[in-house]
Amino acid sequence: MKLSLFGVGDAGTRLVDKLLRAEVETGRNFTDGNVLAFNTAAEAFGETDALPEERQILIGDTHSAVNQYVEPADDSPDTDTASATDRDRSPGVAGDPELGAEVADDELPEIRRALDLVDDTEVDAAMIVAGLGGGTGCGVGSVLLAELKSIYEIPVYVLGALPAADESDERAHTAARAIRTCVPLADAVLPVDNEAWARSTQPLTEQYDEINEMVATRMLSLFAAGESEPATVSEMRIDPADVMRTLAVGGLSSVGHATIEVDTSDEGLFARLMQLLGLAEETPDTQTDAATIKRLVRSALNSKLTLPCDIESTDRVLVILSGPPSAISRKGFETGRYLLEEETGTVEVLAGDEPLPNAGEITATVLFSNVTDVSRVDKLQKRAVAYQRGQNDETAVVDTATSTDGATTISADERATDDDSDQPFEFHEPEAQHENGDTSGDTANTADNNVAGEPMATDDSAAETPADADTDLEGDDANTAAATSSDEHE
Ligand SMILES: Nc1nc2c(ncn2[C@@H]2O[C@H](COP(=O)(O)OP(=O)(O)OP(=O)(O)O)[C@@H](O)[C@H]2O)c(=O)[nH]1
Repeated sequence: MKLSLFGVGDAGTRLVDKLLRAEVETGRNFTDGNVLAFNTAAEAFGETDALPEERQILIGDTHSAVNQYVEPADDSPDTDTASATDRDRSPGVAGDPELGAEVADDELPEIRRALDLVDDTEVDAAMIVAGLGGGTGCGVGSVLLAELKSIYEIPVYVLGALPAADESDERAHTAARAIRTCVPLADAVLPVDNEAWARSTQPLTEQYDEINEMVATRMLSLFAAGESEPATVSEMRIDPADVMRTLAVGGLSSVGHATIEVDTSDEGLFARLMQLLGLAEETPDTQTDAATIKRLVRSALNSKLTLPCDIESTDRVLVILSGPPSAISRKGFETGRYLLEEETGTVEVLAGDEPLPNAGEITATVLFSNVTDVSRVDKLQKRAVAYQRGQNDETAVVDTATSTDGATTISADERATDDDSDQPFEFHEPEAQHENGDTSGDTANTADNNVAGEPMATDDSAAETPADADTDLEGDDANTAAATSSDEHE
């Protein structure tokens, strides 16, 4: 399928650049150049190779509260563990999502002008790519999401990196708010769990490139499948509508991926060709193919997912098999699909193949859509709530100290978060989604799909979006029918 990409912040810029490079390296073109990157600091633009300069949009550079680049002192600590003073010196919005949203709101005319560079009639869907714990990623990203949802009829997805456990509570809090904002508004959210993918022996910042490579491989296998010119006819060829139909259920999605080498020797290919032409008996080799594909699909199921989750909590599944057509028999295909039905307990399993005649390997990419049992997101949510409580306690102390009559004053925020400290994050209720078989995925921005049961900003007031999520983090409406948590699954 064709996808336009909108990188936001440093993570978004790097990831979009990586996706563009992967397009060139693999010859799979799925963006047709429909890309943009927005940032409040220019440094990450300098790291790009494939992202054209005219597609790099710097915003907020004239905003008085946005820091300009300051040469860091040699002994300055990592940004994520930095003190307020260090943060003051970080370029851009320096981790502040309210400021990010304010800047994006102020610069909506500039953002809209840049959006004219992207032809939404040429693509099947749009995808915002960001670090959800970033001030720019969350703040600017949420305003951009609201803007795209209000002007596009195509689905808008979010691909977002989640902060690792050793990043600051502030980043976790911002990411939890971003999820809370994005899930009801976006047509689907595909989080990438930095914690799961980073090795503890190395600083996370040194592993971004490797993680981004992993993300690019999976996103290309998923979204670029079917975009290359068909060298061979395949009745099982993946259809972009299948990807959109799988994602149309909304919520959080996760991707698994596995590869095996195939026998590309002349004899192996000849034997398979004869079978396909009906000139040789199917039995032993076809059986081997089926067993191989089953093993491959099982490996993809058991692989480290972009967002680790319980796959039995998924709502819809899609599997794409890419490789030499001679190595993917219909029997193998059906065996893989049956395995997925069994392992996930859902009958909504779509499947398609991407014939790659010269490939020496077969790849299985599995998309789990609307997964609801995600302990990582629960943990992030709890951490965010604890952080918010701490912030509110500090505010209360200040309020008490400054109160003229000596009475204890509790801030509105604290009152809002006083009751239910461990409320879970809410997910999409499958039945409330696009059960009409809508393959356009064009219904997520409706009241029905808003699991939080609260109106999302879709106009110029979008600067309020992350702040709204903030006051709501503890899920005052968690008792809605849509609420599902890992606790309920355990
Ligand atoms: N996977 C991945 N994660 C990243 C990358 N860069 C940053 N992150 C993560 O994304 C989150 C936000 O970081 P940034 O992208 O630097 O932040 P930003 O959106 O530019 O906004 P600021 O906080 O204002 O700098 C953090 O949790 C980072 O660990 C990247 O290249 N790849």
